[in-house]
Amino acid sequence: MLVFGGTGDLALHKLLPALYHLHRERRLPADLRILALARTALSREAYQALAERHCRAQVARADFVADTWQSFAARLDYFAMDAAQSAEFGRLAQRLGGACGRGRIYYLATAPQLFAPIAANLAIAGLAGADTRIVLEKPIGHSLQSALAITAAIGKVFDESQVFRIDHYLGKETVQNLMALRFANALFEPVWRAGHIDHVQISVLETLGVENRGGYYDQAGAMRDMLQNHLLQLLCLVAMEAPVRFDAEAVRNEKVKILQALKPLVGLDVRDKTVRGQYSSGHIGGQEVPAYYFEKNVDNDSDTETFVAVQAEIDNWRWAGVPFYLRTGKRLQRKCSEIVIQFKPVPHSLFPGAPEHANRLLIRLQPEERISLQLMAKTPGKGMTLEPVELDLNLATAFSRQRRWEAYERLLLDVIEGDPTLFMRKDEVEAAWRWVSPILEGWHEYYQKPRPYPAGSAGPEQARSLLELQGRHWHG
Ligand SMILES: NC(=O)C1=CN([C@@H]2O[C@H](COP(=O)(O)OP(=O)(O)OC[C@H]3O[C@@H](n4cnc5c(N)ncnc54)[C@H](OP(=O)(O)O)[C@@H]3O)[C@@H](O)[C@H]2O)C=CC1
Ligand SMILES: O=C1O[C@H](COP(=O)(O)O)[C@@H](O)[C@H](O)[C@H]1O
Repeated sequence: MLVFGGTGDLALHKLLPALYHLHRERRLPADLRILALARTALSREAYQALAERHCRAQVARADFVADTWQSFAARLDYFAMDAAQSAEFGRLAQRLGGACGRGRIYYLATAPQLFAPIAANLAIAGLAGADTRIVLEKPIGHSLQSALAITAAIGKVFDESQVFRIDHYLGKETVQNLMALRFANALFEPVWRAGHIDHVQISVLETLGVENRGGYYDQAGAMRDMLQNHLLQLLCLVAMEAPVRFDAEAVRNEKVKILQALKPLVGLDVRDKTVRGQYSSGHIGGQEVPAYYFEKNVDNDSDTETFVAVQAEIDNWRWAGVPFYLRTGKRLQRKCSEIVIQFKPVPHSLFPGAPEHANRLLIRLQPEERISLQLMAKTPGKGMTLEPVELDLNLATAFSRQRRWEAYERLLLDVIEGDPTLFMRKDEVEAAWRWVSPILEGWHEYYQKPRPYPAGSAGPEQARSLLELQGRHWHG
């Protein structure tokens, strides 16, 4: 496995710890070697030391065992090269010693601008054989045009079956559990539609800022970094029809239909149905947090959004008229990713004076993994006093004997085993960009500046009004 961007944040914080866990549990092929690549000049030993420092910090203390690390480090090597330079790939081919490359994986943990040149240069150097695989990190491109250009450039070198476009949200246990909940239980299907569902909320709220990724983030913003990929993938899993089989083609066929059915947001919709925000200074957990534009490598004048909320609709029979409210942001008051399915109230109330609480299904992805259904129940004693209660399934408790896998562990193993079910197909990426692009253009056209919100708050006021004007509230 060649990891381009081997010294980057993603490789050191997520990929190597995930590979270490898989190694520790003897799930990696015995002959798997990992070659990290980046421009920085480092010896093999220096890279191993860098990797060790990061893995120690990321992996639970009990899981980090010196001997296990040594045997993992024996798989690790480093090669310094500039992946933007064609000539360097000749050196790389030499370094690989003409090995046939069967089962070789190219993991592109770099900025998307490098995807096309790396693919082309691998081909020129004779390193892109039919038995190789290429993994692309999100976001794929910066716009619809650049995404299409990347797809075309990758397609010239690799067949679609060799391409694994990663979205780590699809590797999260609870996200996969959403499919189990919907398609392995007969209970929900009859009510999973416009007739019974009032609206859906998908929230991915972070307390984290941009850390040392300011240079990348300031060019991307919350829409490209999170909503175009992670949140739209979650929306697909909530809204898609049952696939005919649980395999890559069937699942992805259904997801892409949802993305293609998203009602375009154009003209005044962009003003009325989207909210951009940017955090100003504030406090999180008692710590003072500076405004976004003071972050390292962020423009002092930046109008990049660190928060976005959107009201989406799906133009099909199942979902006609049901709003899907999506929101994500950085430096908010709490970390929480969840999906809320808000059902409609009962058509006629038998119990006068009872509070109007319609059923609500909550699927919490993090920090804890749980699924809970809010039902109305009678309180003990005389009379009929009703209160909402939770039917709660805590997945960590239900499966307490099994270690919870990190998303990247599952996805890396799928790449190694060649299973693309949890990866995005090119038409999904294209359809997601086709829906997002007019919003980005609308913001630009109408000079829709981000609304300030204090770090540590719930986001800009306007996100609250987006729902309140329709008589609804964000959960939590
Ligand atoms: N960080 C995260 O949590 C996540 C990141 N991603 C995506 O993964 C990708 C990488 O992100 P991240 O790790 O944060 O980015 P970083 O900026 O931390 O890392 C970029 C890496 O690319 C290397 N690099 C840059 N230019 C070249 C070049 N010309 N030739 C060879 N190597 C080069 C850098 O090393 P050097 O400077 O030494 O060359 C470094 O190793 C991005 O597309 C990002 O969107 C996706 C999900 C989560
Ligand atoms: O892809 C990304 O995801 C992380 C959030 O991931 P999570 O698994 O911690 O929820 C986000 O912080 C980052 O900006 C983005 O690039």
